[in-house]
This record gives sequence, structure tokens and C-alpha cells, in this order.
Amino acid sequence: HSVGIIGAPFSKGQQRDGVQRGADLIRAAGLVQKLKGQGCVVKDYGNLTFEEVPNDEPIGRLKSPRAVGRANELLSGAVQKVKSDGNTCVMLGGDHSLAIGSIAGHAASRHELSVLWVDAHADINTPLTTPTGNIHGQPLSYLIHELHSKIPIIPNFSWLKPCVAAKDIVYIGLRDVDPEEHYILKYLGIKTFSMTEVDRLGIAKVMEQTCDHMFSKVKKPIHLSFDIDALDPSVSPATGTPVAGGLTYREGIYITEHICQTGLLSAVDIVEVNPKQGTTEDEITSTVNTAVDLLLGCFGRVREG
Ligand SMILES: N[C@](CCCC[B-](O)(O)O)(CCN1CCCCC1)C(=O)O
Ligand SMILES: [Mn+2]
Ligand SMILES: [Mn+2]
Ligand SMILES: [Mn+2]
Repeated sequence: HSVGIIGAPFSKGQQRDGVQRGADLIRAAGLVQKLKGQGCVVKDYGNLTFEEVPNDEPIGRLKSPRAVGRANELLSGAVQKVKSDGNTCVMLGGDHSLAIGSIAGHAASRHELSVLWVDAHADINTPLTTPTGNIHGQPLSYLIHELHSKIPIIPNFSWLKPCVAAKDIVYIGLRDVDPEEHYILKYLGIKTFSMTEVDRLGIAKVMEQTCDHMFSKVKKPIHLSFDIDALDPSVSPATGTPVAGGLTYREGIYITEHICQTGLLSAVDIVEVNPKQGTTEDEITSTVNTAVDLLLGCFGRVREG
């Protein structure tokens, strides 16, 4: 595996300070060395520098819209560079609004993508449905062709074009979906495996059916967008929006081992690690180490040895 790492220390898609430190914490836990140790060729492209955006007043309910738009434009270009260098892209967040730039940049270089969104949340609110105005709860609505008419003109977003079809998205881990998001998921017929399905089917069947869905027509490169809050707070408590009843550590690792086996993983996001949301060092360590282990699973580590 040839891996390109981008750090995106960005937090303005939500209100809690600290999530911008996720990238460096994941590096400090040995990600690069461990990937090399399992035979990967790794290039660390370093952290993006996000300039302050002055007078970034809310637009409607949207918070920090100009900063989010600019950050994602920058990230999109960086992802395109990693892809043009022939690497699988690893984006270390930062909050989940960064998926806008990560997926847009990926799509710019690889066109049709399958998107696997592992998250407690659907992150598909539009600027008009969002209950909080936090753009980390909205990224998919900016990316999906079928929702294009629901996205107003927003400063610093003019660079962005929708690039993903609803049929090419699969969710795993949902357990905190807003009513408006649920309507959108049903209306667009998006494939979802909530925690109910994980319990009913078991993770092996969920992954089997996820792959059946993704490969039902043409096999496309996979973009895995992994929100650490998909995992149970007992595993990854240091995150901004924890929700009880999440994926076990083993289920998370199974997902990444299985996606690795497809040979189609082309980009992966690991987002929402927030050290300030951990109450003890152990909570931070558990969250960060789990993020590292998920990435090792993406790039060939298997538990059998
Ligand atoms: N759906 C929420 C949470 C988004 C989480 C973003 B992620 O997945 O990147 O962490 C709002 C959640 N909801 C608001 C009302 C009270 C219950 C929680 C939103 O703010 O849109
Ligand atoms: Mn989430
Ligand atoms: Mn998310
Ligand atoms: Mn979050």
C-alpha cells in the first residue's frame, strides 16, 4: 500500500475547541511508523495551514461558513495532489465538515466514487434543515447531486460542485439521525445500516451487504469517511458528539479489514477526535489509539497475524 497523509487541523465545522489537534495526536501515537512497519510506503504531506477568515458572520443558521468553505477548497486541492501522486489518501481531521473537501478532491481525481460513511450521525442536514448551524452535520448535503437545488449560494463555496450520487452512498453506525435527515435518507433511498441492523445482522453480514450494494453495478474506488463517534463512547469517548450504543472496537476493525480486502480503498477520513472532550488521559489515549488501529486495518493489518 502506498499511503499519503494530510493533516487538517480544522474545527470550525462545529463549536468545540480541541478537534483541530486530532491530526497531530494520531501522528504522535505512531501512525507513520506503524504503517511502515506493516509494509506500507508512506508519504506525510504535513498539516494544511488554515488562515483566519475575518468577519465570518453566520449566514442564516450557518456558522463559520466562509472559514469552512475556504478550508475545504484548500483540502480539495491537497487531496487531488495526493491522488495524482498515486497514493491512497488519509485525511486526519479535524471535524467532519472536512469531508466536503476530501470527497470533492477525491472525486476530482477519480470521478465516480462509492462513499462508505461510518458515523453515529447522518451528516446530511442542508443549510435549511440544520438544527445547529454546525456544518459538520451537513457535509453530504453539499456533495450529493440530488440535493444540489437545496444548497444556496454560500461565500467561499463557489469552487464546489456536487460529485456523489445518492445510490453510491452507504451508512454504517447510525443512531442519532435528525427527523429532517431521516426524511432525506428515505426520499433519496440511501442505503443505511443503523445500529439496529448491526445488531440484527451482525457486522459480517452488514459488510457483505454493503459491498453487494456498492458493487451492484460498476466497481468504483471507495471513499471511507470514518467519524470516530461511530464507535461506542466506551471505546472513543474523546469526541464532540458522543452517542451511546455504538460500534465495538472489534466491529470497527472488522469494517476496515473488510474494506482493505476489497482492494478498492482510495481515500479514508478519520475525523472528530477531540482531546478536550476526554475527561482523563486514558480516554484520550483510547480514542487516539483506536483511530490509529482503524487506519492500520485499512492498510493491511489483520488480527490473525
Ligand atoms: N445532527 C446534528 C449533529 C451532527 C454531528 C456531526 B458529526 O457526525 O460529524 O459528529 C445535531 C444532533 N442533534 C441536535 C438536536 C439534539 C440531539 C442531537 C447536527 O448538528 O446537525
Ligand atoms: Mn458523528
Ligand atoms: Mn460525522
Ligand atoms: Mn462529532
